[in-house]
Amino acid sequence: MHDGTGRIVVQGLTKQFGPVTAVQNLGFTVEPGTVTGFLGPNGSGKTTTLRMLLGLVRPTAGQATVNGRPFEQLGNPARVVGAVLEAQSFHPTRSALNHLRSFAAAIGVSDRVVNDVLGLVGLHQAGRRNTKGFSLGMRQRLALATALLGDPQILILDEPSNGLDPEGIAWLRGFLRDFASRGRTVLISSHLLREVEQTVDQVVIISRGQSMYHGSLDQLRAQRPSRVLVQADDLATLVGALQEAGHNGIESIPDGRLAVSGADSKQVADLALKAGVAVYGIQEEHVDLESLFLEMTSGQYTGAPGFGPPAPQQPPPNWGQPPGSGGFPTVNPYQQPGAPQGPYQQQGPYQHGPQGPYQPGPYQQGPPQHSPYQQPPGDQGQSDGSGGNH
Ligand SMILES: Nc1ncnc2c1ncn2[C@@H]1O[C@H](COP(=O)(O)OP(=O)(O)OP(=O)(O)O)[C@@H](O)[C@H]1O
Repeated sequence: MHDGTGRIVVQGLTKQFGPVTAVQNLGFTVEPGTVTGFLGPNGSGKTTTLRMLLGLVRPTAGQATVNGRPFEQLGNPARVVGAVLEAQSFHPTRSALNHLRSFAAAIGVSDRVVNDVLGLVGLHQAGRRNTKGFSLGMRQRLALATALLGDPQILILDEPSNGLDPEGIAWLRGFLRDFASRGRTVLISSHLLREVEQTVDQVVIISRGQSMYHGSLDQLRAQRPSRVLVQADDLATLVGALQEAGHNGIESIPDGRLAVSGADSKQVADLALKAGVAVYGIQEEHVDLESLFLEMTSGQYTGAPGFGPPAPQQPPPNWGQPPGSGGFPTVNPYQQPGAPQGPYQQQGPYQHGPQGPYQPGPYQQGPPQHSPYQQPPGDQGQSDGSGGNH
């Protein structure tokens, strides 16, 4: 049923292109009033998913709905969804204004709206120029203007920052935030978490067509608390003192130091002092989202395992490991600068449980502290990616 909410729901979505599983059992919801980042490395299935959402590719299994209906059942799709997929091509001898006017006529929108959207995307002065001479960034803006013609409730943009300069990226960020703040829905894809980090409310991270994470960036950060790395002369005594003080997230790391989660360096140093343990070095590590993203999506091309260090036996809590993927990550973000590179998966004597409380993770270490963003529906990705959704 057409529920008019602006909600996007993806359930069990799967697409097989012959032997290639582009998308596998994908599920997520995009709520109105939010900007959602759809993230994954090249070839992870982002565009295929967006094409299924827009009725351009028929799913092998599962479904994607907009306002509670498959896209092709929406009464006036241009009024519901504005979409830009991939790099846009425009009739080279047509001006931006004429391009927009032809799309506006197709969906019953007046020329006044054409001028409005041109102004909205900052192309007013270039309106009479032929698109032949447009830069990639100007093409992105014109594609966005095309998508906005129907005053849609939902924007779906595939890699919208491509070709934009820093000022353009900042402008886009503000535009999308404002769009969402009016209770509308934004879904943007990117292969760079950093690019969308300041724009999105939540992210859906995929790798090899499968969901790795769905939630807010804060929740993602919270899965990996900071930790302290400490080098001391009597580790056993220090472990005892830490445990007595309620610090149970302790493990030894390959270089002989202890890693203590959920504590800061002062707490650890004070406890060591009290226990009479000499501390030779202490360092705080903080979660780095980009590394975390890389860790979750690594192996897209490497066919892990068998490349890089051995994968852990089980994924970190709340992460969906791809069935039969053989695991991830192939990145070991714990490696210390200057330390020999290798399969540092062995655990020391202070681990908790078979894996210890830490899987190799995306921490950035602080300095050591001594002593302390369519075209008409077709199928199978045969379209050339030109034009807007009208
Ligand atoms: N029409 C098609 N026929 C065969 N394979 C396809 C087709 N479209 C996509 N694929 C394959 O499906 C997988 C996912 O591709 P997709 O374009 O969805 O990834 P993506 O995450 O959008 O990548 P990128 O960031 O590089 O645009 C890839 O292996 C790709 O080669």
